[in-house]
Amino acid sequence: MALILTSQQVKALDQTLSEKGLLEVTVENAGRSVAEALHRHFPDSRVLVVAGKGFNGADAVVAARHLLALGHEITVLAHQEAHQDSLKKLQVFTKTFPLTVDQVRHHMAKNDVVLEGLLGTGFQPPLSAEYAALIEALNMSLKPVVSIDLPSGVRADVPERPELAVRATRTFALAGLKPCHLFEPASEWAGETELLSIGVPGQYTHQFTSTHTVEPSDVQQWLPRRNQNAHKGSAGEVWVLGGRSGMTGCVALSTLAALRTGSGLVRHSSVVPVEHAPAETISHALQDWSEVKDLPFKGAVAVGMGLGDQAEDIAAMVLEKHLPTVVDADALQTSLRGKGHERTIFTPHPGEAARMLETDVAEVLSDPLGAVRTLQKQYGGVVVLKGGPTTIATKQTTWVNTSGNPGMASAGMGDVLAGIIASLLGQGLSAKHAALSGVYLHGRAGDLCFERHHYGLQASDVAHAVGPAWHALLHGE
Ligand SMILES: NC(=O)C1=CN([C@@H]2O[C@H](COP(=O)(O)OP(=O)(O)OC[C@H]3O[C@@H](n4cnc5c(N)ncnc54)[C@H](OP(=O)(O)O)[C@@H]3O)[C@@H](O)[C@H]2O)[C@H](O)CC1
Ligand SMILES: [K+]
Repeated sequence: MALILTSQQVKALDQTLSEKGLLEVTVENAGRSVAEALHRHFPDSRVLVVAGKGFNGADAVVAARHLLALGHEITVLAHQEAHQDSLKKLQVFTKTFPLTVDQVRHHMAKNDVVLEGLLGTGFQPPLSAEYAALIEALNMSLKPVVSIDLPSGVRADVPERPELAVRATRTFALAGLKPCHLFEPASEWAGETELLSIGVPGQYTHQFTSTHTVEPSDVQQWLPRRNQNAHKGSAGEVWVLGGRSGMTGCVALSTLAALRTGSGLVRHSSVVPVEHAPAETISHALQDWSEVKDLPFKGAVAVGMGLGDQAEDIAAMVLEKHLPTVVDADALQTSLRGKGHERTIFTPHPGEAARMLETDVAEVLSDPLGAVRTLQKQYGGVVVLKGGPTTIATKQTTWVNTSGNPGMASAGMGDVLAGIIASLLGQGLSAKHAALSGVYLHGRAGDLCFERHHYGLQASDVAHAVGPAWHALLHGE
């Protein structure tokens, strides 16, 4: 499981490691892990190592010593205030040069790859003129640039576009991923990100963060399993409430997705005829939305998709019944604050999240992890904040999902997700497991479709690909 750490949490972790006498060995581990990873990607390369004055620079200096041991030719440019103990250990084996723009330019041409440890989680903007000039020089490199922990100039916790930062080919994140590795646009500066273990004992890291990635191996454990004698009555039910004139496709997509995720029975209700709903679904037509309160619900409910103005009232009515419920789209309104219970899942996209938080979309996107946590606190239940990537919050924990792709930015994709999650709820999963497994499967199905349809993939393609994605997950494909 990949942990996600903020710069404050790294600072607190460093403090603990220092108190336990483990900081020095952790920096040694970090440097060795970086050297071994670089060696894997660029065997036999000549490496220019650039070391700043903080611990990010210390990692670079330690990495240089291990690169030497692995047989690499190296050139080290170290800041005059670089970590002295590490530097002394290195200077036993090789000469180092002062860190200046001229030296960077001169040595860059003679090496095959640049390893930069100028700034990591300790960076506080604005950049000094000295570091800005060094970063500009590094960005002129025609050779691959590898960043230690994060590209220098990027703020670890802030997904926003950095003013000036190293454009890395590859980034070795240390101990945990940082928000800047996961969220655009900052993540674009990191190139390919790889998380390296630096041997920090789990009890210390877990003490500081309860945010991590959704792991396929966990999803595999959570997904429902069937006996040989399963029948439609034992495979879970879903009831979709949504649609209005001209907006019935949402219901068709949600019901399709629920069927494709394995629900034994899928029903839908609306005040208008739902065209194109799969033949396998059952329609309970309504004269008026107030009839919802008398519907004989079984299994899980998904409410809100294409429903229009009355969605929040209908959702409130359903929430009072304490059924496993997905609240989506038009139902995601401020009147539902505090109404989520342990079997509720709210599924806003950033626009809906902004409405629920009474803020703007830019604010949500500037801190998706903070936004999903605040939504959970205000609304209760489980919150799925859709995006690239989607974040999920329960009362205790926050997750980031890494399956999925930009081809999924198209109409109806949210309706499909709501149908998948509702189906898993109806098959007996808890809200937490249904939300996490549903989000993961949706993304994984999208990834299968992307191979075939690229940006032309449609929401219904994703619904049809849930089975193959599930199968691939179980069979390690
Ligand atoms: N627990 C872990 O995950 C470990 C991570 N490690 C590595 O340590 C860095 C964080 O190290 P830290 O020393 O806290 O910070 P940095 O190296 O990122 O940067 C601090 C130095 O940079 C200078 N600085 C800060 N902002 C600016 C700026 N705007 N312009 C110029 N210089 C700046 C700052 O100088 P000051 O003069 O401001 O003090 C610092 O000298 C983490 O990213 C990992 O790489 C460890 O290996 C151990 C465990
Ligand atoms: K760096």
